Amino acid sequence: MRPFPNPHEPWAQDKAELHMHLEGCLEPDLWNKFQRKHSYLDIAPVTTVTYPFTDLSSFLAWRYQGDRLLNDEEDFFDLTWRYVQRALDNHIVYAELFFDPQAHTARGVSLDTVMSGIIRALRQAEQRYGWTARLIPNILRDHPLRTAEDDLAHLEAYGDWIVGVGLDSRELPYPPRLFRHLFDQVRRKGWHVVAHAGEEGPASYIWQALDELGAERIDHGIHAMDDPVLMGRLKIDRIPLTICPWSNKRLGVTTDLSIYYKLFHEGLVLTINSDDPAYFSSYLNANFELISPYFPPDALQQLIKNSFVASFRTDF
Ligand code: HPA
Ligand SMILES: [Zn+2]
Repeated sequence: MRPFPNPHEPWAQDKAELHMHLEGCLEPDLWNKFQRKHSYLDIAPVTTVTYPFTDLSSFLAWRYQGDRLLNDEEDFFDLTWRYVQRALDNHIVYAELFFDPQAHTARGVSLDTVMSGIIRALRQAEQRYGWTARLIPNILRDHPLRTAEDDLAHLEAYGDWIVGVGLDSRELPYPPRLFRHLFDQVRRKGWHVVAHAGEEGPASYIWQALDELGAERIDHGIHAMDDPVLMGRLKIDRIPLTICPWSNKRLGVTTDLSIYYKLFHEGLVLTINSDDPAYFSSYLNANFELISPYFPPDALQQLIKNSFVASFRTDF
């Protein structure tokens, strides 16, 4: 972070964040704390330099190992509270936060444990700082569909906290079309729909997320560049892409950091986000810093405005 932020620079301005996985906030000290607390013998302590991933699959294998360290209500509170602190540091005033219910229920951790820890932290943030967030549970593509249905049924009890449902985990070989029936139910429940697509999967996965799931935002969506007709669709329908520059760099999704400005310049609605910030050692402002050499100042301002416009809050 720059030592004397100019209030007109993005890192010192109020922003919303729309693509951030709560499990991705497991910073090394929390990892080690939970590893000791729950006496895991098969998971080693970490330092930031021990993260060996190079692509989405190797990253997810590592992150799902970290997810196993989260077991009781307090763990989920600590994790969420860590994000609240980082959000305040990064001038994030509102967030729509992802979490992966099946990553926990599949291990026998109840959804009520997960939700009560997360919600206790969000309530405390609201009371102490007036800081607000809402939740977007993500369906894991590589878990059984039946478990997704069970978890979504259970989540109806937490309706006020939940603004939408998303789709994440390894894209290949799980095209969005496989989840069509599930997302029909999601829309019937009145929840918004988002989906990770076009990060490692092809442009056709973005088409399917839009046309078969009814996705209102696309998470990542980088491979839209490969399909000019899709670019036109995203532009005309003003479908936001939630872009995560540090994640893309660390996972080898792109080595060319100028692509974001090209997408922006084509007229797409882009937002900047941190994805799994503890694993990429980069919260939101670091992502703005990474791309800022490629964007003129007025375009950076537009990215900040987009973060609010693309959110599911109706009062921005
Ligand atoms: O970037 C991602 N893509 C897919 N699944 C994920 N789960 C956490 N981060 C990601
Ligand atoms: Zn993500």
